[in-house]
Amino acid sequence: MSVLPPVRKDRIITQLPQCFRKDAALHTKEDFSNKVKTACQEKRTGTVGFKISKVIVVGDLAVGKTCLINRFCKDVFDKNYKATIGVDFEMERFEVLGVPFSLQLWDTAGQERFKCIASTYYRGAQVVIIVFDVNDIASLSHVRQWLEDALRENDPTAVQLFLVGTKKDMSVCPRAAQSGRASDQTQTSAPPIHVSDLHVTPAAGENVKEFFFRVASLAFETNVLAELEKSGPRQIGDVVRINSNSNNLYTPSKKKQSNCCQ
Ligand SMILES: Nc1nc2c(ncn2[C@@H]2O[C@H](COP(=O)(O)OP(=O)(O)OP(=O)(O)O)[C@@H](O)[C@H]2O)c(=O)[nH]1
Repeated sequence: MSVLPPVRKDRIITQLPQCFRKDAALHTKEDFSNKVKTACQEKRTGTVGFKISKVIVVGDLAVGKTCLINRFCKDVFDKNYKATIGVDFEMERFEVLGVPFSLQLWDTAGQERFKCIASTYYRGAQVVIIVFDVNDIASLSHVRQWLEDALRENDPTAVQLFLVGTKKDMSVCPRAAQSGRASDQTQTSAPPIHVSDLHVTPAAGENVKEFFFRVASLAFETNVLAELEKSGPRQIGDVVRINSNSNNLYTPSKKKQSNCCQ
């Protein structure tokens, strides 16, 4: 039996990290929903604590996908380019609002010749992160294609999308690098796309941790909400009363319903 590694102290999330720019992101949630916070406090998160959410990281070759993941998972940066062949993955364990939660981060190949191997691993993703290089307009214009490829293998209404611009340190036009507007063209009608959620610099580690914390938090929230939906419409504040004589379980809301029928 394999045992999961313990959650590291620097992977504990107690608040929802903010998006990069509100005017550049479709998903601008500022806090965990009360429903989720209460469920976590009352330990009603079902199987979420045992779940591993799959995250795929896609984008053109050499935009910095591997560096982004390695900066977060291993806190290293390699300035030499080594193409990813097919795929690679890392596991990251978090604790969100006191509940363990894991992400499996899939680093995929951007090179055309390895793309067909990589795309076989797209299926089952809860999160898709599309990466572009802020200094390379072509890598941004290819985002739509990456999006289509990733969504073809997944349920577009269920997937959470993030768009990340990398190599901010190399930007010759700081204003362009800071503006999320350039990436508006990646908007689609189906799922909520996080329009240029972040500009990161894996080389310096800038914004990298904040970005993955936001990814983990939003994926966690989605899982908890799904779990609550599965477990039924129990109202917060309902008191479960036990009639010790008859073994009957009933709640005040059920009682009210039966009164109405009388
Ligand atoms: N200056 C700078 N260089 C970066 C940054 N991030 C990545 N790089 C460089 O960009 C090159 C490509 O990075 P990778 O992470 O290997 O790119 P990739 O997207 O994984 O490439 P594929 O595996 O071919 O898809 C490497 O030489 C990195 O050192 C950054 O923030 N700043």
